[in-house]
Amino acid sequence: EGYEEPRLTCWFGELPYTYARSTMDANTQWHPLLLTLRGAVQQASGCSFNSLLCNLYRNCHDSIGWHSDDEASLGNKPTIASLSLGDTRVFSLRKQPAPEENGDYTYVERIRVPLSHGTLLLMDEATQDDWQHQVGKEYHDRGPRINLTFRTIFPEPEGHRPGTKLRFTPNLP
Ligand SMILES: O=C(O)CCC(=O)C(=O)O
Ligand SMILES: [Fe+2]
Repeated sequence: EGYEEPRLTCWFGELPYTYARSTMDANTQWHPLLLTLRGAVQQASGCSFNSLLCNLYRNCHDSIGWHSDDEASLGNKPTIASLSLGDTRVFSLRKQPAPEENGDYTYVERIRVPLSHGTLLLMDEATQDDWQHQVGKEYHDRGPRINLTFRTIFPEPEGHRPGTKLRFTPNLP
């Protein structure tokens, strides 16, 4: 069940990770440089991480759409540390609308953060409950950017469908 993501990804961790429509197989072959970077990120954040999702945005056309990292395997209120390398891209956040907005994001609060080379962004507490984020396509040339998102993955309970979202969003009419 493959589908094209508009960016390249790879995964390191003892457990597989299922998100959106793809499953990343477990991969314990951490490159030594990535272990060094994990150490530095753990030092800087005071948190520990057992997994890493890497994204390569090749140029201005590569992107990641609006989402929250709220799969059950990340646990409640996950801390995710995101290290940016290479060209600057804009990281956008938009607040989840109140239920009476029926999924309409027109009037929600928005934040745009340019993530330049060497920037460490931490998402924690209720960030994934209250906000969505994306790195949108850009309309001027961008060089390659690598984003390393360090996470902690927990084993999913028996009989749990991989990739299950914690947030329950009813399909409103
Ligand atoms: O590239 C980024 O800064 C964000 C990546 C992201 O949101 C993710 O991998 O879940
Ligand atoms: Fe994300």
